[in-house]
Amino acid sequence: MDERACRPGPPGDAEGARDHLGSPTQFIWHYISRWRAHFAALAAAILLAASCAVAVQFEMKLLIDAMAGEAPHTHSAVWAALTAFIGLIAAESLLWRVSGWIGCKATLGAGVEMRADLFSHLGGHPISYFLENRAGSLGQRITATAGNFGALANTVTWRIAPPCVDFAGAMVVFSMIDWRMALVLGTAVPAIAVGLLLLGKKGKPLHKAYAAEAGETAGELTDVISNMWAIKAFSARVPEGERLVEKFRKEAAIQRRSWMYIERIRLLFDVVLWVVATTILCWAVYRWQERGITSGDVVIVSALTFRILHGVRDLVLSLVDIGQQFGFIEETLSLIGSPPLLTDGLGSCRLQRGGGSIEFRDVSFGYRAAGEDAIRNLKLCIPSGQKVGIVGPSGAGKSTLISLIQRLYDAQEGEVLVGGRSVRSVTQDSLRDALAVVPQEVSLFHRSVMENIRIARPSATDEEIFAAARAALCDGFVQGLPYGYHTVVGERGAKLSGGQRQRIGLARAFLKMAPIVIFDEATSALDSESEILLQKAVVDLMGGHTVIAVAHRISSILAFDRVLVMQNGTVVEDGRPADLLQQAGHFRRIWRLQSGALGNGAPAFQESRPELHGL
Ligand SMILES: Nc1ncnc2c1ncn2[C@@H]1O[C@H](COP(=O)(O)OP(=O)(O)OP(=O)(O)O)[C@@H](O)[C@H]1O
Repeated sequence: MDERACRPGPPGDAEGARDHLGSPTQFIWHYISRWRAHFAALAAAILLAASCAVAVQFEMKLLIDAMAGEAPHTHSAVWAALTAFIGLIAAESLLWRVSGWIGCKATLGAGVEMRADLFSHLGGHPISYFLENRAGSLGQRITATAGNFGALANTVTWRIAPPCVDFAGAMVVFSMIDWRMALVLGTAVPAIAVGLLLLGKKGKPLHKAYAAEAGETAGELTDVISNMWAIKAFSARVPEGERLVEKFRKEAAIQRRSWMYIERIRLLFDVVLWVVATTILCWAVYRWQERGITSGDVVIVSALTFRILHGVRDLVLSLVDIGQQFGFIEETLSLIGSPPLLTDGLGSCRLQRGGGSIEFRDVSFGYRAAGEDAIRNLKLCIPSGQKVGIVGPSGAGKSTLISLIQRLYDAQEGEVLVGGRSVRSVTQDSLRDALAVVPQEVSLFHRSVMENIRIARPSATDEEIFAAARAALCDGFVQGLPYGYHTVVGERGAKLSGGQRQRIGLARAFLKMAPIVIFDEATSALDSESEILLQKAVVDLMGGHTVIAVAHRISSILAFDRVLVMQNGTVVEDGRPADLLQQAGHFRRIWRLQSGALGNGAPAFQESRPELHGL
């Protein structure tokens, strides 16, 4: 494989592209500034609407004063106040609706971008990351982050900004009526807000405990549902049900504590509200009796006092919510937004499709820093176009070797080369474009057979897909499905048998026709006849391609050019199948065990494969 074009890593991997994933503030600000015109218009509409709401109260006062004849030119004053009152109500409603439309557009639009960015970043994590983190939980987090952003934007715009405007407006109105009242309200409201915030903060451990328990219970429920097969097979419905009920009860007890704490704060607040409101109202009525203020003043003082005190409670509860939403986004960013461990280095090159040689230069690799190496000091050279079978006992390192070729992990020592280039020096996408891998457990989407095969080459025509399916012996069973190639295969391909899933995996490899094709026990679930037919198809259709097949059944690799026997992370036998059968080694022993020809050895191999007599 010849390489010409070198370029920096993809945008998702570049350090700059994940700057905004560093903290919740940067993250939120990033999307607000991308939608800055919308959020600025939203803020303006909300502030205007909230100002109109205060002005409506003021017009009410003017109207009452005019009707009570306490203003000059009563009739014209009444109509003027009424007109302004009605006009302001209409303007307020209109502005709230406008803010709703803008808010909807901005939060949903930002939510789409946010999920797309998080998914793109998630895709940059190595496979080990997905082994450690459950797919359901990662997906739920991405969706919930967009939901939390929307909730946060809504909280600020609809539950925090309006009470602040109300408070500022009320202070102006109160100052115009009686500065002493303004002073009392101006002191009482912030004091109540701070008191509520402190009490809210004190309850945080209770809410955290509930959130943790709720997450644990949800995880437990998902685990039980996904193991429904085992529950039915072992008649464990009753004990599992009881176990879950126990979990639900524990969660409810913890939730009760958190909920009751909030109820106690609410009760305390209601008492304070009652005391403050009663004081201000009595004071206002007393001042009216003294003819110090008008009837309209009494109305506006009562209306604004209640409005402000209710607003301050909403504001404080919203601040508690915001804390939780921030916390959630922070947790998601620390999980999903962490820098990927395997990245394309700056200056990495695109591996051009071409030949398919593979080389391991003194490679050692262990999954854990302090543990046994899964691959030990491996030296291996596979020329382009060679068909190589890999056998060996369980845990010998066969799948690890395949993972290193795909650069799913980086070797701690030595170098892996594909097409003559170190896998670290080429982009991961271009490397994997040069490989077609069929694993033992083929991962299928909850989509149609057609779409599942097409994933290998999205530009493929229907005819090319049918041809690949025929080569992989899929066509027969697919025609028997209710909607043929348009049948949806179920979650992870649950509606298909293990062998059928493997055939779809093989069809993908035939469709992709990459220079290097890797089968990792890809035919283990097939019957022997299909396995031999597929082996023939691989040899016939993939003539010039490098093929590596990890196999437990030796019969599936007898037609290959070369066999590697692995043990304890290294190659202990290497040669043509026929040659290895002549030696008294592992390969011959495994073959004899599998063929049942304990007394005959090699002859049994040749009899079962007449076309190989010339070997
Ligand atoms: N993700 C992982 N994390 C930690 N250790 C692992 C991981 N995958 C494999 N191993 C360990 O690495 C060693 C080699 O495993 P590998 O899967 O390569 O063997 P294998 O030859 O493919 O086995 P099998 O034939 O059973 O699939 C084993 O000891 C295994 O326990």
